[in-house]
This record gives sequence, C-alpha cells and structure tokens, in this order.
Amino acid sequence: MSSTPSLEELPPIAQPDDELQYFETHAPPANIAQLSLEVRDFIAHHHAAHRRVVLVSSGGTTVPLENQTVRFIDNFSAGTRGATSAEYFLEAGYAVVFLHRQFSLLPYSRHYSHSTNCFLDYLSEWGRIGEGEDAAEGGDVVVKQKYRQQMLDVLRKYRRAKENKTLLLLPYTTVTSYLFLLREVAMRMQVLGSEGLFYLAAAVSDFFVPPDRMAEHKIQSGDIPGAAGEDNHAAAAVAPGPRGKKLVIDLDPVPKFLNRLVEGWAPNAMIISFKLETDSAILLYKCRQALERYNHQLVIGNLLSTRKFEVVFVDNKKNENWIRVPEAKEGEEQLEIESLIVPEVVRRHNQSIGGASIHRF
Ligand SMILES: CC(C)(COP(=O)(O)O)[C@@H](O)C(=O)NCCC(=O)N[C@@H](CSSC[C@H](N)C(=O)O)C(=O)O
Repeated sequence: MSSTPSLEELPPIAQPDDELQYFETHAPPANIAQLSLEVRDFIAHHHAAHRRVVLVSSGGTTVPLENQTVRFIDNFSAGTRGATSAEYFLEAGYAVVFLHRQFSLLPYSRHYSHSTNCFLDYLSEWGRIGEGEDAAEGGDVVVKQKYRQQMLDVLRKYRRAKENKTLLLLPYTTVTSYLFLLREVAMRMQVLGSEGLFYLAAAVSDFFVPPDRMAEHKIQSGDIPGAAGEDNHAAAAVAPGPRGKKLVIDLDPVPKFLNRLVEGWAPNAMIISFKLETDSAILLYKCRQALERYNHQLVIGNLLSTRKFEVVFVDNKKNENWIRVPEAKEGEEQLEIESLIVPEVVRRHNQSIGGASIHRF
C-alpha cells in the first residue's frame, strides 16, 4: 500500500495571491463576459421563482502542452456522473448550471449519444412515424417499438427542462477555462446564500504547464534545427534519452482552488467535491484529508473501478456512509447509482438550510 502523505506534505492550498497570480497569468475564455451575463440572468430567474440552483461540474479538464495545442494531458471522465446527476437534480426541482467538458456526455442526450448508445441503432427501417408535419414525403424513420417508451420519457424530461429553462450548459476544455468559469459562476451564485449548491464531479487537473514555459508550436519529435518547440526552457520538450528521443515533461501543481471556492467565492453555499482514487486502501483517508484541507461540507469518494456501483459519503461531522447498487444481471437495466446519490445530497442540502422542501414543477 502506498504511504499516505500527511497534510503538511501535500501541495499548498490556494491562497488569495496564488489565485491572483494564476488568473493574472492566464487568459480567460474569450466569451466569459457573455457567459457571465447568461449565468447572472439564469440565477436571478430561478431565485425569483424560489427554485434552488446547483452547479454541477462534469467531465475532465485538459492541460495543453503547446500554445497552438496539438498535444494535451487529459483527466479521465466520460461525464456520466455529472450528466446523470444533473438529470436527477432537475427531477428534484433544481435548476442546473452544467459546467461540462465540451463534447462530453450531456443530460438526456447521453442516453443516445456516443458510440456506446448510438441513436441510429434505435431507428428501424423507413416507415411512416406520424401524420401532419411529422410525416415527410415517403415516410420517416421509425423508432423501434421496444425503445419508444424510454425515448418518449427522456424526450418529455428534455423538453420540460428546455421549456422551463432549468438547464444552462457551460462548456470548458482546459483546466484554465474550467477554473475561470467555476469562479465566475460561484461569484454569481453568492446571491443565493446557503441555498446555493456545488456538486463538483469534474475530474480536475492537478498539474499544468505555466505560460512562461509553454512551447508556442507543436513540439517536434525529430531534429529540425531552430524549429519552435525545441526551447530547452519549455515544460515539455524532446530530449536525448538512452533509447533515442524522449518527451520530457516538467509540470507545476495547479493551485488547490477548492479552498478558494469555500472561503472566498462561495462562502455560504453547500460544497460537495468528489474524490477519485484507484487504491481502495487510501480512499477514506483521502476523503477525510480533503475535508480537513478545504473545510467544505461533504466529499463523495469513489474508486475508478467501482464508481458506477458504490460511493462513500464522508461529511464534516465524521459520518461515513456507503451507497451501493447491485450490478445488473444480463439483459436487465442497470440501476443508476446517481438515482440514490442525488436524493441523499438533496436531503442533506435541505438539512443544511433548515429543511424547507423545494419548489417542484
Ligand atoms: C470522474 C468521476 C469518477 C466520474 O467519472 P465519469 O462518470 O466517467 O464522468 C467522478 O465521480 C469523480 O470522482 N470526479 C472527481 C475527480 C477529481 O478529480 N476529484 C479531485 C478533487 S475535486 S477537484 C478540486 C481540485 N483538485 C482542487 O483541489 O482545487 C481529486 O480527486 O483530487
């Protein structure tokens, strides 16, 4: 079992000057001003309607190795946890700001997107699907009978979220765009006080290439004299090795922003972070350590290998509760663990703000 570092050995948590330095030395997403106004209006609308707002972060952030990015380091996440949880928050009556990795899974469309659930597999041969404007000349595609009810259920929920404008999609790609958007939304959510909820399921990069060590052009693998990217000061550069050329990467730790979120950006909100480990022997320790370091309310721990079947709630009152779902038998529908996680989060959120039941459609 790997030795578990003490609090002191961990990279320092972000202090105000780290935050200042990071945001001053990185460029925000080009459209952040427009997105910030959309978030402001979204929050104001639902606050006026006495509807709670939750920020759900989802997907994995990237760390570019070149300014003109050809190569990047990615963090594992398909976006299933975030997209599925967002659906259950919407069903619980929350409005959702969905801060997600661009092109990762989205609420509702996740059932039919990506290669694992290709929408086209749900369609049968050409035939007439309906009358009036639905029926084009020569007939339309027909959803296979066995999928119709499920698809109609998803479609109804999707349309309800659109009609009620309860889902705001904010895409990011890099860890920098994620952090800028997280800070922007958090500042806007301050108006919600303790009713604000953060559900941080995104897989956030822990290391990055500082701008002053970033190669401008694609790092060259062969010898091109004077080619850009051979700068020896670059954090990622090709160097001679015992078995020929190798790529040497020297990254800095991303300032730990969770502390800034808790203490500065959203001081009154309920903040839930996910802790991802692969070694079961250190999961609980790392969850407790995160709570001690960041002083937020709840860490949901999960292992990469069993994340769809079990999670553990570790809260700041030292309670540790496992939630588990049985793995579906062959041919059976898998119970989504988020159908249990989100109601438990909502229960705890109710408790933290005095238990008022929330507005439902
Ligand atoms: C990524 C998964 C496993 C979901 O997978 P998909 O369903 O395939 O999307 C999610 O459940 C999770 O653990 N997310 C959190 C993963 C993560 O990076 N957590 C961070 C802490 S929260 S990120 C906060 C940041 N590092 C900071 O401290 O400022 C960690 O474990 O260290």
